[in-house]
Amino acid sequence: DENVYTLASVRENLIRQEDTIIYGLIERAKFPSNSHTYDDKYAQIPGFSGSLVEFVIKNTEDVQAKAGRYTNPEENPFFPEKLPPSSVPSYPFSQFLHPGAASININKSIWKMYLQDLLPLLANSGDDGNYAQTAATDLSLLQAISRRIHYGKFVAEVKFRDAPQDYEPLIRAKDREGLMKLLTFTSVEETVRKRVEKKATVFGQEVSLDSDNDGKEKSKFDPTVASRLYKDWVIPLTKEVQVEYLLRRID
Ligand SMILES: O=C(O)C(=O)C[C@]1(C(=O)O)C=C[C@@H](O)C=C1
Repeated sequence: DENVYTLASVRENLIRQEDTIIYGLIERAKFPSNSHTYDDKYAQIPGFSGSLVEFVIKNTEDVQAKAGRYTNPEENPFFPEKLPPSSVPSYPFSQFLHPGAASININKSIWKMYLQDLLPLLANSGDDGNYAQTAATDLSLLQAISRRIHYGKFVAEVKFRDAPQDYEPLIRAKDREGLMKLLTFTSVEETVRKRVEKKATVFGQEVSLDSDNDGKEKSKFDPTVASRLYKDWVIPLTKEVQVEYLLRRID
């Protein structure tokens, strides 16, 4: 139903996705860095070249593709090459987005940011041997971050429909900077960052039945990592998706 997409409803959706991302951060922070998980030379899986995390993600995406996951326009695979088609009956997902949306997938940038920037902030250094479990938490966190960032397609479509007269000239002129400026709401970004840090503090708390200790015990992870993730990567990449989407919007 196309009527469900309004600026208020897509923002509500983004707010709900914060919870998923923060729980994903908490789950990954439970494990130490476990660097073997990411080491191309460590795994030595017959018939597969790459790291253990790539092995888990590629194969999980294969199964989920067959089960229909990527027929939903909100989902974008990390390894789209040679992904099998869905084997299940199709569901009539909303055709709200412009068809150009399908060609936007910035998971390569998300993957790079995750390994190079986020993991070193999130995981304490160490090795406990739980590489498969670590890769499973990486996968669900990566999927949550990717879904949030690519949801920029829906945000951009709503903004375009609300003010085509403002967007069209900038799209025709391929004016990325102008588009970026028009789609930016600085005060909304500020609110998002503050709420994310607050949620991370609350969700990361140890819950105790002894009310004296409530909130005083060690947090499950550093809540500023969540706000940093949003400020430096999630919000900027969501905006990049919006610009990419808008540039294709009138083709
Ligand atoms: O809420 C919006 O309007 C969005 O485009 C989402 C978002 C975000 O990523 O949180 C991105 C750009 C805006 O400046 C504000 C917030």
